[in-house]
Amino acid sequence: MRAVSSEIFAPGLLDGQAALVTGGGTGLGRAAAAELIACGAQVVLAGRRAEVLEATAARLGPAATTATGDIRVDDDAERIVATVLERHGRLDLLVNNAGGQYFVPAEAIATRGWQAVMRLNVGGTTRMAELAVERAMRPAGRGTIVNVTLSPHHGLAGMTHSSAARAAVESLTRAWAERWAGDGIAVIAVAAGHFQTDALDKYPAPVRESVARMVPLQRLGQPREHAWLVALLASELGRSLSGSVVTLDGARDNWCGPWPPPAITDDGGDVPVEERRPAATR
Ligand SMILES: CCC/C=C/C(=O)SCCNC(=O)CCNC(=O)[C@H](O)C(C)(C)COP(=O)([O-])OP(=O)([O-])OC[C@H]1O[C@@H](n2cnc3c(N)ncnc32)[C@H](O)[C@@H]1OP(=O)([O-])[O-]
Ligand SMILES: NC(=O)C1=CN([C@@H]2O[C@H](COP(=O)(O)OP(=O)(O)OC[C@H]3O[C@@H](n4cnc5c(N)ncnc54)[C@H](OP(=O)(O)O)[C@@H]3O)[C@@H](O)[C@H]2O)C=CC1
Repeated sequence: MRAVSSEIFAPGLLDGQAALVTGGGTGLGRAAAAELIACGAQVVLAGRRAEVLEATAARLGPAATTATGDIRVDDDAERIVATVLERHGRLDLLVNNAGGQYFVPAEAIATRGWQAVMRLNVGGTTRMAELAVERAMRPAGRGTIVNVTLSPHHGLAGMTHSSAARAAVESLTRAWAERWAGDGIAVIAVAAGHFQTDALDKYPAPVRESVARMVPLQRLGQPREHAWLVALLASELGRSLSGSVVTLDGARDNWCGPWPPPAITDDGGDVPVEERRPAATR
């Protein structure tokens, strides 16, 4: 008997699969892990804080176990992947979810800040992908890697270091998909918009309070929506989506600022319209 079943996927969609979710103790990673388990997978949650991982594993039940480590540190990354293989003898899905940045205007990003954000989001993601491929997926002739990136794609104000890092990951996603296709490995990026997770608490109050208004859907994404997409990509369909960047953002990528732009409205709030030329001169 399954403790919790998926709200939208058929029972047993991912039966027998072993997944590794980095950053699986919190937020989007925790939600993804819960959905993968609901679909039948065994999931290893990785992150730096053992107590956070243990609390999440206790919440998710026996299909969830933990591996503590820092994805930026090679020995830790190796140990995390080795733990999955010792425990399950396979690794079908890597969700490269651990990542992040701090809020800062582009012109104020210090060199060490660039390095920190690149090291986590590009370096850590790359090392985890390489290890998953070398140690588990290539030998098995099969596997899926989901890289969590960021929308909007045109440079998220206050997070431009992260936008650049995630652009690199999306570029790597396309290259890896091509390079590893012959090994039976699919690589997909999920460009997440703005989601309701505890991580938003760390941002300045005006950022937190305004973030949903920048989403054309006019609400934050719910972690379970992201989790459904991760589970879908872990299914057979994910294999044919290899090389894609799937944007899940309530149209945030298409947001060009509030409409009407305050500077162009008249005193009554109306938007000026273009004079129509007489028909003969059109
Ligand atoms: C809004 C909706 C969208 C949401 C998107 C999300 O992703 S939500 C998910 C969000 N979740 C997460 O973001 C979780 C993961 N994020 C993290 O762990 C950190 O943001 C990290 C990536 C910077 C960690 O890298 P690390 O441990 O290597 O960092 P470190 O502490 O050792 O600093 C190194 C350098 O970076 C610089 N610098 C750093 N902080 C600040 C700051 N506040 N101020 C100014 N500068 C700062 C500074 O130059 C520093 O050098 P210094 O001055 O010491 O010589
Ligand atoms: N919430 C949102 O609106 C959006 C989030 N994203 C991205 O989605 C992912 C998850 O975000 P969210 O859940 O909201 O935020 P969290 O801050 O809760 O998630 C980050 C997770 O990564 C882990 N982590 C961070 N650094 C490392 C490291 N060096 N090694 C191992 N684990 C690490 C953290 O655990 P620990 O500290 O214990 O290591 C934490 O569990 C992140 O990549 C984020 O940037 C993208 C777009 C929007």
